[in-house]
Amino acid sequence: MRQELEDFVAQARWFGGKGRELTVSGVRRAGVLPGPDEDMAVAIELVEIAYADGESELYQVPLAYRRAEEPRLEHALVGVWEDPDFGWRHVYDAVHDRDAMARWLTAFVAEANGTADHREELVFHTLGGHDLDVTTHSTLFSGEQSNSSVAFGDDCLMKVFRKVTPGVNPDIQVHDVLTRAGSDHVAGLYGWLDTLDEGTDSVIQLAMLQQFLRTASDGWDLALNSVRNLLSEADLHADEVGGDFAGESARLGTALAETHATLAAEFPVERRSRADLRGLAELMRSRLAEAVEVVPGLAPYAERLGGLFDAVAGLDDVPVQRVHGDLHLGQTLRTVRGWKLVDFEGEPARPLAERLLPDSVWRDVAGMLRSFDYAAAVTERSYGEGDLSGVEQRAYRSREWAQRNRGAFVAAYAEASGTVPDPVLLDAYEADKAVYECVYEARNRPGWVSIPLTAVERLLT
Ligand SMILES: Nc1ncnc2c1ncn2[C@@H]1O[C@H](COP(=O)(O)OP(=O)(O)O)[C@@H](O)[C@H]1O
Ligand SMILES: O=P(O)(O)O[C@H]1O[C@H](CO)[C@@H](O[C@H]2O[C@H](CO)[C@@H](O)[C@H](O)[C@H]2O)[C@H](O)[C@H]1O
Repeated sequence: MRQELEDFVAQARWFGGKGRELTVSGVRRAGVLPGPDEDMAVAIELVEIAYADGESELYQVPLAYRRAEEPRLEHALVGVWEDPDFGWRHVYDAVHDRDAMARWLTAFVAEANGTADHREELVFHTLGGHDLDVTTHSTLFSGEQSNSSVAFGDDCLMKVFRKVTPGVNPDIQVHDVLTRAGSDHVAGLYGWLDTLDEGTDSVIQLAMLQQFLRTASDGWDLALNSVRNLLSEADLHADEVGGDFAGESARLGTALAETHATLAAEFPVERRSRADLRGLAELMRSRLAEAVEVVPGLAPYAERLGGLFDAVAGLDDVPVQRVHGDLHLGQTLRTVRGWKLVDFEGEPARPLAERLLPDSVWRDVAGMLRSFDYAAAVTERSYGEGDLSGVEQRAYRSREWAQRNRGAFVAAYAEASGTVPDPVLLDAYEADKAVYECVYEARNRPGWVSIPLTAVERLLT
């Protein structure tokens, strides 16, 4: 079983430890979902991954233990083994299995109706205010995700968290607070699933159920379309083409400012002293030092980047509050009712304790600025190295697109929040994000490392 789980986890898109030498050092069953066990049992396994450097991480792996082989799930087969509770079973990745996913939904509905079979190990919570549709079928989202999301018809979306840590999950916590506060900029929270950590008795939050924004368009896709549109009109400027995105960028800036205002009203706001800011500069420096180990191409910039971070230590009294923490265009959805922000988990590679801490709003603004840069760069490179015709024009126009949209976004944010961006802080957060992205790309999309590396170079000139 361990070998099968090791092979399965190592190749999964959501696995954050790609490229590291690993072993499965433990498997604990968080619980079995309510439902008959005879032909199929659905168990939530917590798989401990130990790395060669001594670090370890815990991943959630829900498995459907089926008595009979299921040919339509061949692509999701994890293995065939004898389980101490269920006997010999064909074991499938449960998120692909509609019958298995129906058990989650049924358990949420039972909780909402007050008819739940309260098994101690798995604790379902619901918020009320929405009648879940139990007749729907599940569809697994494809795409580059750190977790697994499953839609139930048009009604709701369940996110199964993959890397789990004992303690509060920031995504559930922030959605809970913003939903109760009536925010217009998030999908409403419907419920969540908890279990208790064996060793510490602390909660482990396993899944989140929320409103499915069925008609929404992904901000990243919309931005790519806009750049593509511009690049196909070689003679026109960004403000002259039909697909101009600046109005949307401005509306995104306003949506972020309004979300920050609600977060500031609902969570504590603190001020960072000079000593704290020295700590922040040191943290950014240490992230840089670690990143240089993974991406040697950062080394020539390390000294000057360090200078950008040190400038933060010279600032006075910076307000900090709860923020998104990993904001980019892929975390924004355009609906008929305006922009929504998703995924308040923070950067997946950061320790949980750090992701729960208050931070400057400029971290989120910087994340979006990086993303406008990415959209321009990704579209430009999609023409391929062989296509040299118009290469200079495309480079010029895509920069123009990035600058126009970055400008529109920041201006609208500043106006809606009544603040003036601090260039020292904004540059440092942008550089810190680009450094993080270098590591993220090296581990997940090595062909893209040059995108944040180029941005680092540009930030320093
Ligand atoms: N409530 C929702 N309704 C519709 N689509 C959503 C919703 N929340 C997220 N998504 C889509 O699912 C994708 C992944 O969600 P996200 O929360 O970013 O997951 P992950 O933590 O795995 O990165 C997003 O890019 C977005 O397009
Ligand atoms: O959405 P996640 O929480 O999984 O965020 C991680 O993956 C993102 C990629 O999907 C990554 O974002 C980087 O690539 C985006 C384009 O794909 C780009 O728009 C972002 O600006 C860039 O940072 C994110 O950093 C990572 O944490």
